[in-house]
Amino acid sequence: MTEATTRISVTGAHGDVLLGTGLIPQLDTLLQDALDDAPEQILIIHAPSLAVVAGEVREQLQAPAGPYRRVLLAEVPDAEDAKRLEVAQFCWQILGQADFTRSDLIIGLGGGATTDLAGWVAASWLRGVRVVQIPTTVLAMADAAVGGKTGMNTAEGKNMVGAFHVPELVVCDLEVLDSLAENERIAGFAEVVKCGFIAEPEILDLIEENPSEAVNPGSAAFRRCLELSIATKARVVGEDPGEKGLREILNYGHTLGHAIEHSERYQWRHGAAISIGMVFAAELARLSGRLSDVEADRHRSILESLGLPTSYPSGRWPTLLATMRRDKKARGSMLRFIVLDAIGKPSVMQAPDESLLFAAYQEIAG
Ligand SMILES: NC(=O)c1ccc[n+]([C@@H]2O[C@H](COP(=O)([O-])OP(=O)(O)OC[C@H]3O[C@@H](n4cnc5c(N)ncnc54)[C@H](O)[C@@H]3O)[C@@H](O)[C@H]2O)c1
Ligand SMILES: O=C(O)C(=O)C[C@@H](O)[C@H](O)[C@H](O)COP(=O)(O)O
Ligand SMILES: [Zn+2]
Repeated sequence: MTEATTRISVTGAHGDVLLGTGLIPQLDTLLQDALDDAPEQILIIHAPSLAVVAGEVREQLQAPAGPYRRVLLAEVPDAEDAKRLEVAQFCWQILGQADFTRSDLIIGLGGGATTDLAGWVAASWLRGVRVVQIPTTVLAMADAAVGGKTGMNTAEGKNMVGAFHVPELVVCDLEVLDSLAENERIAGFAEVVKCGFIAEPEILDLIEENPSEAVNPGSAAFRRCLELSIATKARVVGEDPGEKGLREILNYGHTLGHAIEHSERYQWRHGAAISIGMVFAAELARLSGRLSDVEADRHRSILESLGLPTSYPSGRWPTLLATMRRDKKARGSMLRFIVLDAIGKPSVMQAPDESLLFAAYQEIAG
């Protein structure tokens, strides 16, 4: 681990989050430090784009004198195609055929879709085996790999099946972002912006100062934004791991965002969808007198300065409303939204009138 590595601890059973450079080449040592006992077998579940890195990790961990008897690879479909139950079944088959036991380890290597799948496979195999997450996108480092929420999509909606299953360790190696496409980097940054709005306005200031610098992984501003986001997530999930209350704030922008992803048959980037969802939530808050015009408009200007979308076709409203009724924050027929009473002050809006929802949608309808 280099001197510049940041270690963020999470209260409870959740392992530490490491952020720095040159971490993946030291994974063996990091695992030895983090795990109470060495697993005999490791399954690395990885996205196709991470095949080379997965091979290198396998080689590193499979040293003849090392403690691991076998390191297996499971290459899974890319992006949201990984979050299907058939893919989990494919992984379960590998685990079954390898006689994988409760003392063995799963590693998730990829973006948020891969870490969500790896987390779910680990949560469900033998009712729970250990998982270490190695996120390789901005989004997965800032959000998905931290906190233990796992999620698989079904025909009816986003993340409808899953469990809370915390990782033993999260390794965020910034060097792996070098190969990430610019659109992925920017879409993923939407979750960082989310943390800015719900908890850390310094993120918003840094973006406003210089948007392109903020999303440049080589810059100090980017690193600061990422650290603030991970620290926010770590604090929130440490306090409320099972989403009984506080953790719902991490769903800012997600009620409409998930409905958009569903409507787009999961072909949209998650970050792009929640970007629109945050503007919608800001309009809900503005129209109900919680947020000022300036605070609501700040959502649009910041997200647009990064090139993120902030509007969606007007004709889609009835379908989106129907899908939002399956949101996990809903209680019976009552819809619930995370909104802001001010920047950095999230709260819950319960059972808003349909006319208010429609009016807010009109503000974002393109
Ligand atoms: N569990 C949580 O708390 C949580 C939080 C936020 C988002 N999510 C989930 O995360 C998913 C989105 O994650 P994402 O935006 O990381 O998308 P993703 O996992 O689909 O990855 C995006 C694309 O980037 C590629 N990629 C990944 N790392 C790369 C690298 N280093 N170099 C080159 N290409 C690379 C992938 O192959 C994929 O094509 C959604 O399914 C969302 O629901 C979960
Ligand atoms: O960790 C959380 O809690 C979140 O809500 C983080 C979100 O960014 C993430 O997209 C999450 O997967 C959404 O969860 P869901 O419960 O609404 O499916
Ligand atoms: Zn999200």
